[in-house]
Amino acid sequence: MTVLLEVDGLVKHFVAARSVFGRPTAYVKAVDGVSFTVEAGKTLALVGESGCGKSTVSRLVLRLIEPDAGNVRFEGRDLGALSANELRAFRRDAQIIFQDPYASLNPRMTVSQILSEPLALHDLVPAPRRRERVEELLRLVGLEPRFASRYPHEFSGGQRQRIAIARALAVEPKLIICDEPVSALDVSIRSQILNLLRDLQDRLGLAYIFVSHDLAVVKHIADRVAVMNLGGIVETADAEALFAAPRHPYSRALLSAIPVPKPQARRGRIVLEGEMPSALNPPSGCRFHTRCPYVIERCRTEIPPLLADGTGHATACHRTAELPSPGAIVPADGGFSPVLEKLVAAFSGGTEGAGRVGVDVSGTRPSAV
Ligand SMILES: Nc1ncnc2c1ncn2[C@@H]1O[C@H](COP(=O)(O)OP(=O)(O)OP(=O)(O)O)[C@@H](O)[C@H]1O
Repeated sequence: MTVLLEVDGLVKHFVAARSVFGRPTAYVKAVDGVSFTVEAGKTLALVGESGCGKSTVSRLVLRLIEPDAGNVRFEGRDLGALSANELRAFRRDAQIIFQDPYASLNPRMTVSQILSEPLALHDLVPAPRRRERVEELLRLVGLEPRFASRYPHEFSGGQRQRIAIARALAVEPKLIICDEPVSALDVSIRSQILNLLRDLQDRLGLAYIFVSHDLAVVKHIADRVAVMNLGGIVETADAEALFAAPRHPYSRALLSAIPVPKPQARRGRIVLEGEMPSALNPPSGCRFHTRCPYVIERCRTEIPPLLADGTGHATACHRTAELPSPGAIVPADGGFSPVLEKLVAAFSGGTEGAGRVGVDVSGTRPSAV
């Protein structure tokens, strides 16, 4: 295994309010101590609800914004210590594609111009050979070379995302951050783009950071998953291990909310109890404790560290050791709450007709300010 990217203790707080004298009086703790690694040629998915800090992590990794603390190392080199020239080279190695390809493609440029621009900017291909390279890039993403003279508005959403992928590939990157790359696409098109990304990874040895709130999508693409909640990672594991047995109560809630393909599978809905936390004023201790069915006193005051178990699975929960399987959970206060009972039954497969239990996290989006 070759580690391509190491993120260590990243922190980014945004000023949310200032006094009349301009002094910051409140901060949004968008990213608050995030660490992970990405292996060359592999996919790390960063998942969590909207507002948990995924996009801020992406911008920090690409050095589009400066962290308040922590560092990012790419191929062993600290990005914070790079010279202007080295940073330019890094900007070639690490690319990003966005949710809405239409917004990221210049509507006044033809596909040929869009794809030639990075080739010229980084002086990669001499002008007479650029047309050939553009056609090669289009073929690589499954588009016909004759499309080169067209404008973005002449394409469907899926085709536009292919153009955005081709543009990212033009500079021969080692890492692509895919920020919700299929969320804006029709469901029927999503798997085509996911398959394309996987195919390109196999052929070109690309690493991806795949940012998504959609675990059903992540399941198809990720090698490893990092689950984020309110600016911090609560669990990280190989994708297979996480989907087979999520450990953190928040991961369990997220996973149980994946749509069930079988219409006959009955679903209950559980609304996580507790007040809605905010990144502006996050809860003390474990940031999930206000919504966690397994909360104990310690969770309210002590931030649980992300502890690895030696198998590559790490969890930030004071009760990790007590939650080996959801069927063996010891209630915190001497009795199962109705919520916990349903959750236990669902995860241990105990209750007739329980099928899958959906935990409604939709109403609990952390507010920005
Ligand atoms: N430039 C900024 N100034 C102030 N607050 C910001 C800024 N950028 C992000 N935030 C806040 O930081 C928090 C994390 O935002 P971020 O966009 O990283 O989350 P996210 O998980 O990517 O969400 P989404 O999926 O909705 O994009 C949010 O509360 C957001 O409002």
